[in-house]
Amino acid sequence: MKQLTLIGFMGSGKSTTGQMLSKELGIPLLELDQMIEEETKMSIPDIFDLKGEAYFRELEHIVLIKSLNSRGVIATGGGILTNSKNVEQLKSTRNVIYLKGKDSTLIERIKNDSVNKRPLADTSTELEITKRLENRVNQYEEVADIIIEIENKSISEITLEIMNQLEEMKE
Ligand SMILES: Nc1ncnc2c1ncn2[C@@H]1O[C@H](COP(=O)(O)OP(=O)(O)OP(=O)(O)O)[C@@H](O)[C@H]1O
Ligand SMILES: O=C(O)C1=C[C@@H](O)[C@@H](O)[C@H](O)C1
Ligand SMILES: [Mg+2]
Repeated sequence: MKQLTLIGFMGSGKSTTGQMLSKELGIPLLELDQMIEEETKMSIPDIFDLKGEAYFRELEHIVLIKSLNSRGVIATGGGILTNSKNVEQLKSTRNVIYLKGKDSTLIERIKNDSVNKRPLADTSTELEITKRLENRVNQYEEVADIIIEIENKSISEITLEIMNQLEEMKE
């Protein structure tokens, strides 16, 4: 296994599941939000505040392209498909995995996550977050090669399910 890409809404577990998958598969984790923070030496909320979302989306596109040319588990940010160039790119990429969850689960995780700050969710109402998810959900499904339901599953269970599905696809 050379490369796989995790997509899904904020809070679906792309970064945490990506970390476990990269260990299990013995390939690097390419965490796009983290790469952007390292390259700019700024936090994501600061980039949104000081430079704006459009600037963030440009950087996100650049790190995605760079990662797609590398070996590893790519943990995208939740808004990766807001850029149509990324949609096209990922449609022609193999092993794109959508972590699909219910809005109530995702909202609870986002609200309880004290580590990651999410400028497009932290100050939003539940209705606003649900609407953003509704606007994105078709695109996640359209781009994905594999859809994994995350409800009531631990990070290890999801990791195992992904590894099993990837094995099945090889057969
Ligand atoms: N399967 C799971 N069971 C319980 N908690 C989980 C699970 N997956 C992720 N979490 C928790 O949910 C929160 C969000 O996870 P994570 O940061 O991995 O989401 P993400 O998809 O990377 O979000 P973003 O798009 O904002 O980067 C974290 O606190 C994480 O520990
Ligand atoms: O869903 C989104 O638009 C985002 C998700 C996060 O991963 C970060 O990429 C950023 O907070 C924007
Ligand atoms: Mg993440």
